[in-house]
Amino acid sequence: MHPSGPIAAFEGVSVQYGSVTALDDVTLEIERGEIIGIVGESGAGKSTMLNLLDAATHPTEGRVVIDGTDPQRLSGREIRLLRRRIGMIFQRFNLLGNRTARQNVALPLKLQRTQDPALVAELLDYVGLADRADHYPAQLSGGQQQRVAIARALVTRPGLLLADEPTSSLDTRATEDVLELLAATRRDFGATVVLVTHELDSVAAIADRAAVLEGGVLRSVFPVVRSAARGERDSYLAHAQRVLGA
Ligand SMILES: Nc1ncnc2c1ncn2[C@@H]1O[C@H](COP(=O)(O)OP(=O)(O)OP(=O)(O)O)[C@@H](O)[C@H]1O
Repeated sequence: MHPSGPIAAFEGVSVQYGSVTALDDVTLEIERGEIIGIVGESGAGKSTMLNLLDAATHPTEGRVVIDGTDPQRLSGREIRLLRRRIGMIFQRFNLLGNRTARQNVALPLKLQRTQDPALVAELLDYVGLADRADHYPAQLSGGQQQRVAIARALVTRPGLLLADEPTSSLDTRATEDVLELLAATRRDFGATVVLVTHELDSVAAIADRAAVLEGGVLRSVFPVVRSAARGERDSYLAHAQRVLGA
């Protein structure tokens, strides 16, 4: 990716689906190397923003610039090349059920007609699943599946990692693991992370900035303040007591 300037920018972006305005004149720069949380209630336009960042859709009005280029000006082949530098993880993990963890992680390379078994093994080790490499998704917990999905997203060494509700199907402990891993991903791989979620706690845990969407309008963007409790890893009991006020 290019070394300077924002990694992505929304410039007066609106997206219209028939009579529904999914995004309304959104302007936002995403800085290289930051973790930014995009938060908002259901229907606020979060997924629409991610799809634009993945060059999967284009705005009705305005412009999205990804790593210095407007995908709308690229050919299909150029868009495919751009998308190789963008990793994505999903709420439901989206692993192939008939492939092992190792084969799932290797898949993006296979699609590019290359292979790198050492890198695949290294990434499975990085996400703490070296001993589960030959397990199928159904043999893994949700948190483990999401970690496989993160390894798969990292195998092409993306500069931009897009996370769409990555912890919404996970329990507290698995959520903490996945969030820690996303923070480590920024540190160890230099990736910019865009975390879309309705869970404010997740953003508070790892993001540098939060962008708040309401009804397709970007209401505010502000730095996230770390809470004192952050960084401590509760026992499940301590967590339950804290949340339930026992
Ligand atoms: N392909 C589409 N066709 C028609 N309307 C759509 C389409 N995609 C999204 N919308 C509408 O655009 C608005 C924003 O949707 P979006 O999925 O971006 O919200 P969201 O914040 O991600 O919501 P959720 O948290 O429920 O996923 C919603 O009103 C939605 O119904």
